[in-house]
Amino acid sequence: MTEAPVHPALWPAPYATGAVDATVTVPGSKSVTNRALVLAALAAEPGWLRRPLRSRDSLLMAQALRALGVGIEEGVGPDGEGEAWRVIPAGLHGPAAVDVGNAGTVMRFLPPVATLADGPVRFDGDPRSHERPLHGVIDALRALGARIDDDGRGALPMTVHGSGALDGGAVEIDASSSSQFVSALLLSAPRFNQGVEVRHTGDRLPSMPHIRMTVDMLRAVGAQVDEPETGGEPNVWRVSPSAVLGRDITIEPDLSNAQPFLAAALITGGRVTIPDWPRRTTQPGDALREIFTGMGGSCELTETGLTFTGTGKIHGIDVDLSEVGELTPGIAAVAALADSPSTLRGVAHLRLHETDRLAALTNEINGLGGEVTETEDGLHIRPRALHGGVFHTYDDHRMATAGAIIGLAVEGVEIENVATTAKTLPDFPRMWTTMLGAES
Ligand SMILES: O=C(O)C1=C[C@@H](OP(=O)(O)O)[C@@H](O)[C@H](O)C1
Ligand SMILES: C=C(OP(=O)(O)O)C(=O)O
Repeated sequence: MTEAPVHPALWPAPYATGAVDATVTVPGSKSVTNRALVLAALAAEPGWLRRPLRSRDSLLMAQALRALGVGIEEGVGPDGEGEAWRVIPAGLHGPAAVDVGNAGTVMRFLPPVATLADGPVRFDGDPRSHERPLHGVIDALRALGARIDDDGRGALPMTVHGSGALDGGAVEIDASSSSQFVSALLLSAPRFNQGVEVRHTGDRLPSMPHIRMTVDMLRAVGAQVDEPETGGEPNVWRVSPSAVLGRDITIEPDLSNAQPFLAAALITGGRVTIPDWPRRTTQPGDALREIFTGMGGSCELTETGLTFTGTGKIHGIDVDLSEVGELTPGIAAVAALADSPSTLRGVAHLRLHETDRLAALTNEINGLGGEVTETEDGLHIRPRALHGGVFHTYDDHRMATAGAIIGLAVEGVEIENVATTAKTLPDFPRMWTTMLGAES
C-alpha cells in the first residue's frame, strides 16, 4: 500500500477516565439515504426522505442527481418536524458531470441511472475512486446496451453516453469484489425496458445484508423482485420493468456509525443507548448486538432504542465478517484491547474499500505497539499493551473512528485527519466528546 498521507491536523483522541453513560442520537444511514435518493429520483411522482443523512457521501449523491435534472429541496418535513428532503423527479439530462468523491454508493449506483439520461454523463472522483473496482457495473451496462467510454481499466474516470433508455435483460457479473455491483443494477432496473436479470458468477458475494436492503427498498416502491432468499434461483436476481412509486420514507439511524459509541460502552464498562434502533432492519450494523455481546457486553432492545452495557472486560472473537465487512475496523480496534486473540475472516475485499483496510489496520495498530497480522482474508489480532502515537486514517472514516475507540483506553493517541469522518458522520468529534461528558 502507499505510504500514509500526512495531514497536519492531529486530533487528540479523548481518553476515558471512567465508565461512559450516555444516550447518543446517531444520524441517518448512508446506505439507506443513498438508495432512497436514487429510487426517489427514478420515481413517477415526488417523494419525501425524512431524517436523511447529511454527510459527504449523501450530499455528493444529491448533487449528482441535481446535475442530472432531479429537484431536491432540503427543508422540513410535511408535518413540520425534523429535516426532510423533497425529491422531485424529472427527465434525466446530459451533458452532466458527477463527482463521486470516494463514495462506493455514488460511483456504483449512478452509472445505471446515467444510461437513462439523454446525453453524456462524465464520472470522476477522488484519486482512490480510480482504484476501486467498477468493472462489474461497466461490463454489465455495456452488455445491457449502454455506451461507455473508459480508459480500458474498468474503472473511473469514464463517460456514460445516456440515450434516454436502456434495453436491460439478462447479464452475468462477478460481484465478489463488491455487493454494490448487484445493488447498482437492481436499483435502476424497473426503469430498463426489459428490467434486469443479474446472475452472480463469482465464488463469493460479500455484504448480503446490503443486497437485502436493495431488494426491500425496491419492493417498497412497488417493484417486483425475484431473488434467492424468497425462493428464487441461487445467485440470481430479477427485477421487472415497472413504474417506481414516490414514497414518504423515514431513514433509519446508521447502525454502523453507532459502532464506536457501543464500543465505548464495551471498553469502559459503561452504558450507551442509541435511540430509534430499528426492531427490523437490513442494516449490517444490527449484527453488533451479537458480535459485541460475544466480546463481553450485553444489550437490551426496548421502545426507546438499544442499550448496550459493558463490563470493562473484553474478549477476543473468531468471526466471519463477510456479511458485515464495514464493521471490521471498529471490531479490530476493540479486539486490540481484548484479553485474548481474535481472528477476523471473510473480508479480503476490504483491500479495495476507502483504503486497503487490512493493511491500514495492521500498520496503525502495530504502530501503537500491537501485534496484528494480515491473513489471506482478514486479520489475526494478538492484544498487546499499547502506547500513544499518531493513528493515520488514509482518508477512511472508519479508520478514524477505529483510532478513537483505541484512544479511549490508551493515553496519547492522536488521530490524523479526523475530519475524514465527514464521509458519513461529520459531527463525530463533537458527538464523541459529548458522550464522554467533555466540553462540546
Ligand atoms: O450497498 C451499500 O450501501 C454498501 C455495501 C458494502 O459494500 P461492499 O460490498 O463493496 O463491501 C458496504 O461495505 C458499504 O459500506 C455500503
Ligand atoms: C465501504 C464503505 O463505503 P462505500 O460506500 O464507499 O463502499 C464504508 O462505508 O465502510
